Amino acid sequence: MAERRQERATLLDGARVAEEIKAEVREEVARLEREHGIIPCLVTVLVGDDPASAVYVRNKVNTSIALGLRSEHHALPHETSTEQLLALIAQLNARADVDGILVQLPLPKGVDAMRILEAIDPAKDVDGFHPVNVGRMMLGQTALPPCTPAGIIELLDRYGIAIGGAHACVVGRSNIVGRPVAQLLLQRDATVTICHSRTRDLAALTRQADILIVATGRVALIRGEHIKPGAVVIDVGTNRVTDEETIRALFGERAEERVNALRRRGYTLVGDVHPAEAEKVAGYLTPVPGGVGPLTVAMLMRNTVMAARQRRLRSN
Ligand SMILES: Nc1nc(=O)c2c([nH]1)NC[C@@H]1CN(c3ccc(C(=O)N[C@@H](CCC(=O)O)C(=O)O)cc3)C=[N+]21
Ligand SMILES: [Mg+2]
Repeated sequence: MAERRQERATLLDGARVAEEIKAEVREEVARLEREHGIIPCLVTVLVGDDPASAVYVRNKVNTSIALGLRSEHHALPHETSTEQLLALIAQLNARADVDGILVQLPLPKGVDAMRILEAIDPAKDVDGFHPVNVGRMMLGQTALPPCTPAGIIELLDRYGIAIGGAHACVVGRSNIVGRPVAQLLLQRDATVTICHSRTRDLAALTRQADILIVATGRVALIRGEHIKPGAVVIDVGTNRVTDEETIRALFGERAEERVNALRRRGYTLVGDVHPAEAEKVAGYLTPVPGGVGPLTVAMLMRNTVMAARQRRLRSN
């Protein structure tokens, strides 16, 4: 008898997995305080007033507090100089009570972002962006992996999706998602293809993928024709869409809820994968919102606790 494919992809509930991870982190935080008198502290730094960045940072602050971490937030004006930021980071590096330092990206054009990231003590680099931590990750010795890539691996593991031997195709080569997630997948014995804006015949490569990870920031780059039937599709895009036309094209018969959200908030969040088309072809699919985004925050919390334990107790 011919194999019957399911009608629609199973949604991978990143928000639910993030709640599980956060519950584990909350317990670990309580244990650290009870047994060692340690309360891990995450410092967030936001430069300028980009509204999306403000939402993300507020989410990180609120989550820290909800899990029993200490949170300290620095909001700096758009005009802040590289030197002023370096001075703040030097202070935070020197403070024994600070476990994690997160400088929200993107930084304003006038700031030398690479100099800032390199100034953060690698032991407090909870984003995993410092060259030392990137290098350690390449060697498979990572203590503080970048949050979004680590969250994606965690999601696959918790859904029992096998990585070893799978063909994973990563679309996008950013330092914060594409390159590092390709590396983590390789360490787990996937065969990895990395595609980008100069790739010829993208669909020919993505269609071979058992696991397709998309992190480009381009709305609906990945259509049904890019996806192998039954594949696992991880959509890392978080794009704000403000026009009703686009939303109707992306969500088809399910557009109404999104259109209402748009009218309420002025935008709705969509990924890099065409949701209505992908649902008909993929076996598993992460939604946007409620997929990879919440996992990023959960892994940041886990990294902060790990940084506290390693730096203060010199153990894992
Ligand atoms: N130093 C630094 N570290 C980062 O990790 C970092 C950064 N800079 N700059 C920006 C990107 C983006 N990012 C997200 C985090 C959470 C959601 C998230 O929680 N999204 C929710 C929805 C949020 C909403 O409604 O807007 C979701 O997808 O369900 C999204 C995106 C972290 N980043
Ligand atoms: Mg991210």
